[in-house]
Amino acid sequence: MARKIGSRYTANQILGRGSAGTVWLGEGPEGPVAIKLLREDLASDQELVGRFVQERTALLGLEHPNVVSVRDLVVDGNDLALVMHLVRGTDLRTRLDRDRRLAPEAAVAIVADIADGLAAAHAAGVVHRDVKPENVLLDMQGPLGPGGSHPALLTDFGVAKLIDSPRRTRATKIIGTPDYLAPEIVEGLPPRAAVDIYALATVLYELLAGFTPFGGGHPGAVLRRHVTESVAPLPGIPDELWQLIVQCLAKAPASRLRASELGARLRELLPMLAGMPPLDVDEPDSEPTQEEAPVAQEAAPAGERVRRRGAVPLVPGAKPADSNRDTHTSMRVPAPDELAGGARGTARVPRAAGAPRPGSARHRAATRRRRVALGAAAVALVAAAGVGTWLATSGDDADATPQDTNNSAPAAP
Ligand SMILES: Nc1ncnc2c1ncn2[C@@H]1O[C@H](COP(=O)(O)OP(=O)(O)OP(=O)(O)O)[C@@H](O)[C@H]1O
Repeated sequence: MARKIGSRYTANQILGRGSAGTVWLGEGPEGPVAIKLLREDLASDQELVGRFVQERTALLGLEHPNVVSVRDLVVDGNDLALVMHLVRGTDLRTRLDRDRRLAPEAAVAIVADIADGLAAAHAAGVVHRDVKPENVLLDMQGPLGPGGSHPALLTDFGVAKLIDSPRRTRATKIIGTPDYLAPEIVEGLPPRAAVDIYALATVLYELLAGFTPFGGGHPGAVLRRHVTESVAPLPGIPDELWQLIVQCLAKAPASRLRASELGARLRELLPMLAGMPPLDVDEPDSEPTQEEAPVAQEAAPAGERVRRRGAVPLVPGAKPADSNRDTHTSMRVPAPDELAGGARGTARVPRAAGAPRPGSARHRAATRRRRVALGAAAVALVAAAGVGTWLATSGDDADATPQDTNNSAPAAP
């Protein structure tokens, strides 16, 4: 049913739901728009409304062909809404659900587009903080690009920042989507531009493999892998492409490429990837063996113990019913020793078709050797980060570094 949003817009039909609210197909004075209507409990939060108004200039100023532009912010009675450019197409998660994995040329073209969009945002001092396939929209009305891909646009800029407040984000919660969270966020460091590069490299890996490099199982186990595990090679991937992924998944933010460089380097690879079929990769087992059961398991309700893509809500307190996707659950933050992994890591190693299955004696022995080395490195890493700083987005952190809890960040990683 149609409803008025402020004095200028009408919301006509639901396009989709996320943890922060509902996206509507709407109409404004200049034609069709997408309207993200934030959840009622968010809209009634005075602190959030204040941020919303404060962020107006930054959000409205971001204009780039690969960014879904915010046209207006509406605060009207109980309604809090972002009016956005309407993208006629689909989101990348839907495409991935349909195709399972993409041909390298198409995957790289899409990710290069998003890298270009991020470069513009980072240059303007804006960090996205929630790069994932759900937030990449494919414009089906745009021209076909390399590999038959449509132009890709990044949406939801500023939403993570708007809803991330000291009061809302308690010290025991992390916001974001675990599969795409950079290790420095898990350790409680402020989100800078490099977190978006890590998330985007995770998306690229997922487009090529059909699964994320550190996903699977309980969200606590996923967070731990980001800190402790190294990314397992994808069979058949061209080396130049693999090196880019590895560099952008580096644990140290400073080692990752900047968005502009990533976009340029990916585009250089396009001719070489033309006509290459999707990689022939078997998905690793996502159910941990008993020996590998995640240590934070007791924190989750039974129904949420094993998920292919574990996730915590962008908005703490969101229930699965808030979304039409299986990306929302609640979790406690694992303790630093749990993040260190030790002998109970949960590495998921992709296999070339026909290679030995994870869980075999030979595979377990090799995995254990790798974990001992990585576990030792992670202990040092977590210790260096400081026990007191690893609670992501805690109120104390926000108070101590106000500029960093904003999305505003220098373009440099
Ligand atoms: N500008 C837009 N134009 C067209 N469709 C859109 C636009 N923005 C969002 N959508 C649609 O609405 C859906 C929900 O978007 P939303 O940003 O609320 O949730 P999400 O990103 O899937 O999840 P979450 O916000 O919980 O991380 C998207 O998957 C997409 O299909």
